[in-house]
Amino acid sequence: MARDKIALIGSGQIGGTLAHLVGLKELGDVVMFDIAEGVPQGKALDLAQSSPVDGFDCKLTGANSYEAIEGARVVIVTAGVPRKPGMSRDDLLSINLKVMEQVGAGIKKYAPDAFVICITNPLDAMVWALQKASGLPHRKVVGMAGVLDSARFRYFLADEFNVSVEDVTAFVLGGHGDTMVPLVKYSTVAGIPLPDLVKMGWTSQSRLDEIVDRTRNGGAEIVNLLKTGSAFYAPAASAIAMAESYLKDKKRVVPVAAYLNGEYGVKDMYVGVPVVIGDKGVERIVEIELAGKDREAFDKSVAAVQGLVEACKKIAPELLGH
Ligand SMILES: NC(=O)c1ccc[n+]([C@@H]2O[C@H](COP(=O)([O-])OP(=O)(O)OC[C@H]3O[C@@H](n4cnc5c(N)ncnc54)[C@H](O)[C@@H]3O)[C@@H](O)[C@H]2O)c1
Ligand SMILES: O=C(O)C[C@H](O)C(=O)O
Repeated sequence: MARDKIALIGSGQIGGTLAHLVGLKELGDVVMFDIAEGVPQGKALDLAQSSPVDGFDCKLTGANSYEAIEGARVVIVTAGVPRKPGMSRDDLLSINLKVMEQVGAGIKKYAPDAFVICITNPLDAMVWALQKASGLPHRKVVGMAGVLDSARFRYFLADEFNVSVEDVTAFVLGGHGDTMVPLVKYSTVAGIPLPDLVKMGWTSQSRLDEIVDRTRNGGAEIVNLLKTGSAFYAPAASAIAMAESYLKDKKRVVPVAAYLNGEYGVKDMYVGVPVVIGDKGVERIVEIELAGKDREAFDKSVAAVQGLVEACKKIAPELLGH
């Protein structure tokens, strides 16, 4: 059986880590694409030379032309620029929007049957633009953010409780920005919801509030430490989990930026909600009943994403014609 082809558009920090993980997990062959000449070729060769040491079989190639992604089963997009300390993800909108238009055209031409995972920020608006520019079905184009934000929440909680990360579940919904919504009620340790753990004296409400806050600022915390870029190991691992669920039809239930057409009362927008990912792409949108403060926070987050989508429409009205 021929191996699946996985195309990585953008061969920077996340792109390189993605390629490494695809190799180590033997998920398929990798084509790394970038506009920077030599970078995808160099990274692909370096990674290929690690394969005899780690014992994985994976063909890794680099390219500066979209033809190379032809026939890809999965395309993961990290092309664009990351933020620097002091910037918000939203400050990247106009520069990365242009990139999404180019990338969308490349995918439309050479990989129209692919499952596409967008990572480029500001995430929810960029995946919206990428879907418009590529014209691929909505269920085949998703954004990676919720898996990452939930992983951060899970890690902080596991650390607080001194338990295995494996036993902590969490859901962070909404847009991937300052307004994201960590759902305390639906986050658990071995099935025990966080509010019960507060009652049981495992932690205090104020400590839990601090962890929620740290989760919301998880990206900025790393940007401020690195100073020259943003997180890449956990973002890459998160996108690989999504790609794996598609490639192996695992039907994992994960929070992703998915296209909503009435679900959660949202129309024609991508926002972070739980979905089932299988070999048809997004196979189901899981509609959790949100009430009280959670609903308020979710609506606020949706409004923030809506503002960014409106900005995209103004800058690139041609997207609406696709
Ligand atoms: N969704 C998330 O949770 C999440 C997490 C981390 C980072 N990000 C975002 O992912 C993006 C990439 O991050 P990174 O750390 O890999 O950045 P990076 O700068 O290391 O890599 C980006 C790559 O994109 C390439 N590029 C730029 N314009 C291009 C174009 N038109 N076509 C093809 N390639 C192009 C650059 O040459 C560079 O190699 C950023 O926008 C960042 O904010 C999102
Ligand atoms: O914070 C960033 O700019 C990158 C990414 O969105 C993250 O959450 O790590």
